[in-house]
Amino acid sequence: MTIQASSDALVSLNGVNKHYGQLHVLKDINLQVKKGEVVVVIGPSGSGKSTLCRAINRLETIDTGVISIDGRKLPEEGKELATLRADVGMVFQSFNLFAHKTILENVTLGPIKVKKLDKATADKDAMALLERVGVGQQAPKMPAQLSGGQQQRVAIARALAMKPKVMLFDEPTSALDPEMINEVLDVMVQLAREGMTMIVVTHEMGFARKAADRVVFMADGQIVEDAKPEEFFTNPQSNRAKDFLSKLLTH
Ligand SMILES: Nc1ncnc2c1ncn2[C@@H]1O[C@H](COP(=O)(O)OP(=O)(O)OP(=O)(O)O)[C@@H](O)[C@H]1O
Repeated sequence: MTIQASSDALVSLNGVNKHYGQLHVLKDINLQVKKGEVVVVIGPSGSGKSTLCRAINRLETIDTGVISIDGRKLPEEGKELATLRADVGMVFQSFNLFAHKTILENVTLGPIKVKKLDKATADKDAMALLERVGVGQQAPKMPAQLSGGQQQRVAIARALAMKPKVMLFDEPTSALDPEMINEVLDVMVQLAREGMTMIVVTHEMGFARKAADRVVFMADGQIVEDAKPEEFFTNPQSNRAKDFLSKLLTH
């Protein structure tokens, strides 16, 4: 059987399976994300959400199935992984900025090395992005001088500097102090409103309600529900989703 990417999907996963040893961590995942869509992925710990993000960004190999970004299948023969990854901007839970580089250098590194931009252009673009996420004044500083919320906004600017087609967020606020969560979520809501295609793993249901076009609920390596937020939150179909939501509300 030939698996074809759905034509209007920017991100397309078809029949994706992944094992870690005996553990079947992604079970026949089918997920299509259109250009400009914001998909929030939620689910219990260990359900495979991070693995899904890492597979889309080729940080993990898959056993079977096809993942394509804008019609380019992963893995793609003869293409450098770095240029493939440039299509997918990723923001992780931990800030993982380069500790010994300035904020500006953190953002310009990828465009200079991978996109071969000259330094003056890369600096100008990076400054515009840092301003956009509200940390322009921090450009000459080192990462350790910034708060967690500021560092995470730099991580978003760094990902955007590669002009990705889709942004993946893997629990971008879960390592932040509570008062810093909104400053990062606000940047993400803004990005969503500007039409960025986004896949966001998060426990922040306020963000899902505000910005998501779809909520994908994963449990035990499977996509159990895929619905509009208003439908999912008011009328979850499965007992697993009902349990998950009631636990979230009691925490
Ligand atoms: N590198 C690895 N080697 C072996 N098992 C792994 C590896 N990475 C993840 N796992 C296991 O795969 C399963 C899915 O993990 P994953 O991190 O994708 O889940 P998750 O839904 O993102 O969880 P969380 O919400 O806790 O981050 C878990 O049982 C985890 O222990």
